[in-house]
Amino acid sequence: MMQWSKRRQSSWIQIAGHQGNLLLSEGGEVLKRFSEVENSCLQALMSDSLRDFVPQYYGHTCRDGENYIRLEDLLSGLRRPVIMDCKMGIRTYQEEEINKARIKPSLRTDMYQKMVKVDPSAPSVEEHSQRGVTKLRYMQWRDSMSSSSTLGFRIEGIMMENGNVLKGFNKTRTTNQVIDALLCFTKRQPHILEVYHSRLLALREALMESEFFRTHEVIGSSLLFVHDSANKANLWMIDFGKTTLTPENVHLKHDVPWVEGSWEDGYLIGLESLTSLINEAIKQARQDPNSSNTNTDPKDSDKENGATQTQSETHELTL
Ligand SMILES: Nc1ncnc2c1ncn2[C@@H]1O[C@H](COP(=O)(O)OP(=O)(O)OP(=O)(O)O)[C@@H](O)[C@H]1O
Ligand SMILES: O=P(O)(O)O[C@@H]1[C@H](O)[C@H](O)[C@@H](OP(=O)(O)O)[C@H](OP(=O)(O)O)[C@H]1O
Repeated sequence: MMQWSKRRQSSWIQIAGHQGNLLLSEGGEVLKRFSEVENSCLQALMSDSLRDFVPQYYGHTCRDGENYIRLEDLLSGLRRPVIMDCKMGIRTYQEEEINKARIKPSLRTDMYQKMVKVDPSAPSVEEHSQRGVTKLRYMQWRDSMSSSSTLGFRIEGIMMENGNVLKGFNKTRTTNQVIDALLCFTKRQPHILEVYHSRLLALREALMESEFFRTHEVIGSSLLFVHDSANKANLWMIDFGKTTLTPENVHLKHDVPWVEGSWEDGYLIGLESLTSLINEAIKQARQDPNSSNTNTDPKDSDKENGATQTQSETHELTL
């Protein structure tokens, strides 16, 4: 038990999102930097039909002068977990970002640099000369370069069981690229893919019944897929930092394209795409379990997807 606990702590990792936003805590909990918006969502979700698809919420706490939300550690008890973070929705920015860009456009040099790194020809002549882009421009470009705009979700990062992290699926956009990534993530194991498939179907049912989903615009939220060497597999909804209550007169469908002012997030478009691509991956895995077309070596898959790979860092996260 001692050894297990030691190993698990060093294999805990945050594969996406703002680095340093999450800390591993004791007692099977993680702490996430406090946000009023996310805290309210989690509170509401604890009595919603989506509860089983959300990490357990234990309230909030203060450590070293910082406020944190206390959440169930979804990696707790897993042996060499394999993780994938998929950001859901056809857009990952809130409508208020549009107003900010119109009323008070401020240029982001960091975002310009991230853009140039992926595609030096992406910024316009003006943006090159300013060496900056607005956040709206960057987020829209990110959504259109990846599969967000077309498929309604994108892969943010994957950690393989050896701790290698694949990041930067910025250009993973076509269905074939996504299926390859899914086959790589699951090492073509049909039974793992099947568990994910049935969980996605169950999630859809829970969403249909959910009061929370009916009344919230869900932006930038992820599905965290996790399986381990003991063949446990599950997925959860995480990250509600940009999920907001809609006005009473707004009735979201979640499965239609967004137009400005509609609040639509396209969450169900993403869920539908993911479900059907996992179904396709199951077919391919069953037909050809040892295919050499799909790279199970993250280094090769890395090249194909344009993703970057980093060795998992061992964070000293226990507070
Ligand atoms: N409850 C949890 N248990 C285990 N790992 C988690 C949990 N919540 C988040 N993580 C890890 O942390 C990562 C980032 O989480 P999250 O998306 O909530 O952070 P964020 O900083 O709000 O992200 P963003 O920058 O996209 O808004 C996830 O990809 C996952 O690896
Ligand atoms: O994934 P990338 O390409 O690194 O881009 C980041 C990503 O879109 C985050 O969702 C966003 O934070 P929010 O969701 O909180 O807006 C962040 O904005 P930020 O730099 O303003 O935090 C972006 O930099």
